[in-house]
Amino acid sequence: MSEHAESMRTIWYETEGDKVCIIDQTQLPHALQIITLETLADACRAITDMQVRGAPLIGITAAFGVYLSLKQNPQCLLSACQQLAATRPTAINLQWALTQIQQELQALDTADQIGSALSLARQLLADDAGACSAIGDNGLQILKALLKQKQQSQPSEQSGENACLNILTHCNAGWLATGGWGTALAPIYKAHQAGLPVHVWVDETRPRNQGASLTAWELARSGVPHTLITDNAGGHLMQHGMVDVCIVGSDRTTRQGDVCNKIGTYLKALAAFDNDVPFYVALPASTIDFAVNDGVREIPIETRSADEVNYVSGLADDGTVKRVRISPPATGVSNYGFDVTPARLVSGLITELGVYPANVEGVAKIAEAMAADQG
Ligand SMILES: CSC[C@@H](O)[C@@H](O)C(=O)COP(=O)(O)O
Repeated sequence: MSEHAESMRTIWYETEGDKVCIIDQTQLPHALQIITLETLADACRAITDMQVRGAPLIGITAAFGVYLSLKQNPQCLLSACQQLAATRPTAINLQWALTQIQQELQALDTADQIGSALSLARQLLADDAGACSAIGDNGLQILKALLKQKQQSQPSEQSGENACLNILTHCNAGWLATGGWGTALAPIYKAHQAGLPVHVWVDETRPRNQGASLTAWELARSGVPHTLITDNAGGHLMQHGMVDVCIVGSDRTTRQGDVCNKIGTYLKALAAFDNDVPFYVALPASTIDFAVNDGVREIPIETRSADEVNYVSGLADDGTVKRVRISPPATGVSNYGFDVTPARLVSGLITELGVYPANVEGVAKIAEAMAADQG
C-alpha cells in the first residue's frame, strides 16, 4: 500500500515520555529503525554521523538538541549552540535555526528557557512542514505547465511511454530531509497525488548514495514511478530527450541566486543547460544566506571521511549489511560533500513564497515576501 508523503515525518516529539524520536537514516533502505535522542551529544552525533541529514532537518534537529541540552544543564545555552553549530559546515539552516532559538531564549529567564526551547523546536518543525507543502504547491504549477507543453508538442499516437513528465533529481530532498513533504520531491508528490503522470530519474548520489538508499525508498513507499541511475547517466539521458526537467534541493542559496547542493549537482546543471532542460531548485527561504553573494568563493564546502569513498555498504546475499572496500589501500582520496551551481544555470527558485528568478532581483523579492509574511 502506498503512503502519502504528507503523513510522514523523520523527526517528531512524543509528549508521552518526553521523547525526541528520529528515523536513523544510516539504516535505510534495509531497516526502518527509530531511535530516541536523549542528550546534546546524541543530537550532535545524529547530525555529524548523518542519522539525520538534509539542510532543513539538521536545523530542526539542532533546535531539539538545544532543548535536550537545557534539560541536562539549564546554564549551557551558548555552549550547546556552539557545539551544534560545529557539527556540519555547509547547510545554512543549521546556523539559521540556532540563531533563531538563541535570540528567543536569551531574552528569557533560565527557568523559562527549557519549555520555550521545546516549543520553538516544535514550531520550527511545523513551519518547515508547512513551507515544504507550499513549495510543493508552487512547484506543481511548473510541472503542470511543462506537462501540458510536452503533450501539446507530441501527437498522442507518438507519445507512448514518453507521455509522462520525466523529472531528474539528485541526492535526497524528500520528506526524510525536512520537516515533511521535502523540497525537490514535494512538487513531485503533489503531482503524483493530483494524478499527473510523472516519472523520476533518481541519481544514486555517490559516495553516500542518498538517491539510491533514501530517495528511491521514499518514492517506492509512495508509489511514485522512478528509476535509479548512476550519477554519470544524466547527461546521456538529457541528450536523448529523456529528461523534461531537473529539480534539486539546496543547502545554501546566495544573494545572487547561486545554489550550493550535494556534490554533482553542478554537473547536472551544466548538462541541463547544454540540452535546454529546465533546472529548478526547490528551497525554503530559511536556506538563503543573505550574507553571502558569490557561492563558489564564499560558501564553506564540507569535506568528509575518506572511508565514505573507499568503502560501500549494502545488503549481502545472506541478508546481512556488509561493508566492502573498493579501492587500493595506497590510493589517496578527497571527499567534497557539496558544490555550487552558479545562478546563471538555474531556471528558477521554487520557494514557499512563490517561484523567483535566480538572480539578485529575484532573491531580493524573496526577502521582501519574507518581510511581508512576518509583518
Ligand atoms: C531538502 S534537502 C536539500 C539538500 O539538503 C540535499 O539536497 C542535500 O544535499 C543533502 O545533503 P546531505 O549531505 O545528505 O545532508
